[in-house]
Amino acid sequence: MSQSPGTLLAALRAEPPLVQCITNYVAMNIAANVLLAAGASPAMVSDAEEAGEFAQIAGALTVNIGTLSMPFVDGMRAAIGGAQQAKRPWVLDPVACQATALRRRVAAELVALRPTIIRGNASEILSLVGEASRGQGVDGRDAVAAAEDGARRLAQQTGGVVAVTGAVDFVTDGTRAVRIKGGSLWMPMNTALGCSLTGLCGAYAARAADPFDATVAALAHFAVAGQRAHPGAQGPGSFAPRFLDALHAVTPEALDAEAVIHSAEDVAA
Ligand SMILES: Nc1ncnc2c1ncn2[C@@H]1O[C@H](COP(=O)(O)OP(=O)(O)O)[C@@H](O)[C@H]1O
Ligand SMILES: Cc1ncsc1CCOP(=O)(O)O
Ligand SMILES: [Mg+2]
Repeated sequence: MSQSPGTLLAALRAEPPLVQCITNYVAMNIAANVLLAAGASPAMVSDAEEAGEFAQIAGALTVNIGTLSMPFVDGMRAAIGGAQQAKRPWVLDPVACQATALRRRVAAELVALRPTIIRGNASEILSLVGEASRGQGVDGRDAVAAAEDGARRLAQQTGGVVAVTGAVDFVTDGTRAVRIKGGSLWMPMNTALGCSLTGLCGAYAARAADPFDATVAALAHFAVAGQRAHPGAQGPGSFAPRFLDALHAVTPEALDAEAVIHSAEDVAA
């Protein structure tokens, strides 16, 4: 039986999960604040000497290639090994994986390690499945709908969950699929919100029986908080603090009441 976003938010807040985030320099502070506001306990731990050990005490691991360098890659390999040994969920954010040979190579290596969840924008997901991507650096330039079939194939290939985010988000495990509406136009103009959402997927995965439910809950939490923060904001700057406050203020009951989640099993967008 599936667990609703509100049920999972209540579980997360009752026992804040420790989430190990190997993320980029841009996202470190923003993602940590997002996780704290939502109700989780982030730790940015990436050095290869300790990352594997830390992954065994964390509830979940998230791996993000945003500011890629070889020391980061060594830390990712160690951490993923630790998470797999401890049977912890881990989440991949393939930031700008279409952009360079190094990113394509590292992203392919990480996908082959079968992440529990992959979360990216449409341009990144298209690149992961070998399709033409119009991504410009870290910014997605493709419609979510264009990446839905690829996301289904990718989920079947990894045995995990794939989330494609954008104006309307899409989540699939290769069999089930949903679309999630909400958010705000100011969200893509706030750097590292996608990276922060990847961290939140990890937080929910640490508390959920099913990574599909965890991913839907994390994306719904963002969608509801973004929608609530939008009306009082004049632009991306004033949106940011309102969004953090909204992540914190949303209750489990409100999350279930306000989340707009539709089945996408065989209906076009
Ligand atoms: N046009 C939009 N309208 C509403 N929400 C959006 C829009 N674009 C992105 N979002 C939201 O912003 C968050 C980050 O997604 P996205 O911008 O796709 O990630 P990334 O920053 O990795 O490219 C998600 O919660 C997504 O739903
Ligand atoms: C701007 C930038 N450059 C390298 S990583 C990064 C942050 C990307 O964050 P997001 O993918 O969440 O927009
Ligand atoms: Mg991103």
